Amino acid sequence: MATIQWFPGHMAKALRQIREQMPLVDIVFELVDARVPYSSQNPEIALAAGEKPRLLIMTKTDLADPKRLNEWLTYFKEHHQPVLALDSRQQNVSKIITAKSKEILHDKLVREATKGMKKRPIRAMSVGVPNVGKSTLLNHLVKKNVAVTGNRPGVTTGQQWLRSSNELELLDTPGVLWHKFASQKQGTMLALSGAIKDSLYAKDDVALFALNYLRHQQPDELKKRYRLTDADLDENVSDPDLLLKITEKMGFRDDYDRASERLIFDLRKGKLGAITMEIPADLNEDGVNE
Ligand SMILES: Nc1nc2c(ncn2[C@@H]2O[C@H](COP(=O)(O)OP(=O)(O)OP(=O)(O)O)[C@@H](O)[C@H]2O)c(=O)[nH]1
Repeated sequence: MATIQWFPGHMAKALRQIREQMPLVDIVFELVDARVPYSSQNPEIALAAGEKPRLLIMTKTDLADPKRLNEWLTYFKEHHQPVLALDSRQQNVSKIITAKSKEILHDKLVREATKGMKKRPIRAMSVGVPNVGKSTLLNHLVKKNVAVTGNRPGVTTGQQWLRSSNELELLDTPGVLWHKFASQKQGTMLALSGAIKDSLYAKDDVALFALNYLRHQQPDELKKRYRLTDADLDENVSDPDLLLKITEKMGFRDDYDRASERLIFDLRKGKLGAITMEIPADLNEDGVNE
């Protein structure tokens, strides 16, 4: 499988800015894709956050498998990782996220009040891999796109502080990936989720990975979408032969690449059913999905 080149210079710069701005915030909102909850967590963010609280926000939950989503919620809770599961497009995100942030920062806020400090909005930085739903969530959090102005660090760094409410201010950051994925599988999962530019990976490799997953985990959805028979999914049929069959069914003759692209987009848009491609049980002792 060809190695994916995913780390352009602008991401290195964005990561540097995230590190620089970390001291300015109370909490980090780390958005992860509920369909690939492990693979879409950027390890650089946890490193950059250090002791700062991180709230994981699982997005695209409407496209995820509900049972597996619950398994992940339980897993994160067991690991004392604050977490929320949302559809970024839902209207009440601001209330939910503000309430959770207040709960996480409760002790700090009480300490400040006890010292007689003036009540102030919580300052959060929102981070995540490309395409995870940051802009969508931000648009719901910041309804009138009100930029915060003022004489304090961060306001002049080029990135804008935005006011969500009197209780919450946000620093938006561009989607970032990292240098070295834990495995080729992780790169493939990210490509499937839409986090890696489509021109940067071999579509047939990624489609074959998806197909192998689907024929074992969601055969009925696969059959329905591409009008396949049980015989087409027989275990003696190889993944490449199955992809050729699907190519034919799509009416693309032998244009394997075009069919691969269609399959990837269908999966991303939820046309192959609600899907969560990773489960907590996949993780090894070190919490890595190899
Ligand atoms: N179904 C569904 N689609 C979502 C959700 N959140 C975002 N999307 C869609 O996912 C795509 C990417 O969303 P964006 O908000 O642009 O993602 P982003 O993280 O800002 O992307 P970058 O700018 O590349 O970093 C868009 O087509 C959104 O409509 C969600 O919770 N559910």
